Amino acid sequence: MHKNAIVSFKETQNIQAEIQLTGSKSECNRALIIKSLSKNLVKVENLSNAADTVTLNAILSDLDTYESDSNTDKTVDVGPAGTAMRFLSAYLSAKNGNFLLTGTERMKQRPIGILADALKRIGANISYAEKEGFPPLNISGPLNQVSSQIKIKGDISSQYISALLMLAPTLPQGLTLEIIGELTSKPYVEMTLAMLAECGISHEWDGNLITIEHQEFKPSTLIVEPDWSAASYWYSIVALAKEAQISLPHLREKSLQGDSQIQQIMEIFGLSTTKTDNGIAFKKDQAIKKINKVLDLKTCPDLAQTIVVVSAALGLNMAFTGLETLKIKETDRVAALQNELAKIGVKLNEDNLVYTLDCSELHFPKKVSIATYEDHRMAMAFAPLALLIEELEIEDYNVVEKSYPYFWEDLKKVGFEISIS
Ligand SMILES: O=C(O)C1=C[C@@H](OP(=O)(O)O)[C@@H](O)[C@H](O)C1
Ligand SMILES: C=C(OP(=O)(O)O)C(=O)O
Repeated sequence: MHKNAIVSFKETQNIQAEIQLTGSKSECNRALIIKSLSKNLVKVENLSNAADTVTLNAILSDLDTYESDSNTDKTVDVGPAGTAMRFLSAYLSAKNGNFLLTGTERMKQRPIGILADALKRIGANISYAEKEGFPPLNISGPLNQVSSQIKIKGDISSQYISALLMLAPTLPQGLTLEIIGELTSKPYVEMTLAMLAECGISHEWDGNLITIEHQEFKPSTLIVEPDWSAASYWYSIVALAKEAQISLPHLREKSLQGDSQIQQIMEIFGLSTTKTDNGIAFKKDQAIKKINKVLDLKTCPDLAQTIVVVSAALGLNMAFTGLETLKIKETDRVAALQNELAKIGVKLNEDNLVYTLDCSELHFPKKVSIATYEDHRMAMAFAPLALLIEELEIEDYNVVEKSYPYFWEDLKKVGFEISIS
């Protein structure tokens, strides 16, 4: 049975705190794969306690011991971790052994055909254990490279491209990817290339062609920055609170994480971010800026729920694009947002891929229960509504562990009361 959290906040309190966020799971999961591919020449510092990172770390350590006994089939279960599923599909293709790569029931509905096909064209031996185009995958490695130039669709998930790019320098012929269609979540591909560069791996990116030659990793240390996606929930608290100032140590204004653009996006809601001695701080010190333009979230899909919920709670009828990929994440996030926003009278309407909020019937009932659909970001995006709703219930509160296990503990630090039922 899942447990729920009842979240409340005493209006009289001001919010002022320094919160130490855990490391970015995106950076960590790349760092772990790169470390392993480099045969431990690359070290990692500030590893995240996100469940997706803990899982990948455990899998990679376990695979180290498997190497000596490669005659047995090995089941590798990533649970709900999308990056682990996609990165390991490429990683295991090059590894000696027979693997069954699987995950949660939801993972089995998240497409992987584009990546599996690309890997097969490079020379990997992959088949679908259940449904064509979806996990689980049977992978028999190591691959024998037959091609170094492949086309790959860019508009479904950037994780397929990152997975291939990390493997590329280890392939005898290197790899050139020709990206077909618009590249979604582009900052995540840039993060992959930047982290590879820190480890001595060069690339060329010319138009829609990315090339990485066969190269050796150099001894280096990847220092993981705290998670900007997690920071977004603190921005949302400041946006909805009467008075609040939050500082987040070790976050960098210029980050490898595309979600650092929450700094600029939150200016719409009157927040300003400043650099501090050891990180950043933000507060609400300006009026809300009425913007008439549509906000495109294609480069920061993980911020979508945060921004949509804050806009709704402030009664701003904003319009958004770039939400297409939300349907294949931990849940169909568009449907989940529509269901849960309805509980405060807000509609999220779609017309030709433009999503518009209709807040004309916005109201805050005394008690609201939010379903989370096995999606950490549903829980964390809606939790700040406790500033406006007397008794806010967040169902299956533990779901936050995927990326931010101490979320509830951190909320308590600034005066939220959390009781578990
Ligand atoms: O590469 C990554 O670390 C990620 C890329 C994004 O996925 P898509 O590329 O599928 O949009 C993002 O939503 C996910 O949380 C993490
Ligand atoms: C989409 C996400 O993760 P993943 O795709 O790695 O499961 C996320 O953390 O919001």
